[in-house]
Amino acid sequence: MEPLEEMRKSIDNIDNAIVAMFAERFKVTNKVGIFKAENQLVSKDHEKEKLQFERMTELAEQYGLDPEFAQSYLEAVIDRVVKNHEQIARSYNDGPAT
Ligand SMILES: O=C(O)C(=O)C[C@]1(C(=O)O)C=C[C@@H](O)C=C1
Repeated sequence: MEPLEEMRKSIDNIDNAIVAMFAERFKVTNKVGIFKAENQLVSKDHEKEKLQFERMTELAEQYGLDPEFAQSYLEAVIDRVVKNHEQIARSYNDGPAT
């Protein structure tokens, strides 16, 4: 295989792993969303997020990744998670009475 093709194959494999891990993360956060809806907890937890951002900065430094990039990644993911939680909470509250 040509060097460029080989490197692109590696990139594709890494992207596959990233997407698979994203899907796993969202499976877990959706369970958290259901738990929060069932227990009338707010979607956003500022304290937890503060810890997440601190941890992400340390991890990024450890792996030689730009911490600003790592933070913006986490911000985008958490934004989406919170939207999903709000959606879950809405459908939970609007659900059929049992
Ligand atoms: O840990 C939680 O309570 C979550 O809902 C998960 C999560 C996250 O995706 O990391 C999302 C929203 C919260 O504000 C904090 C963290």
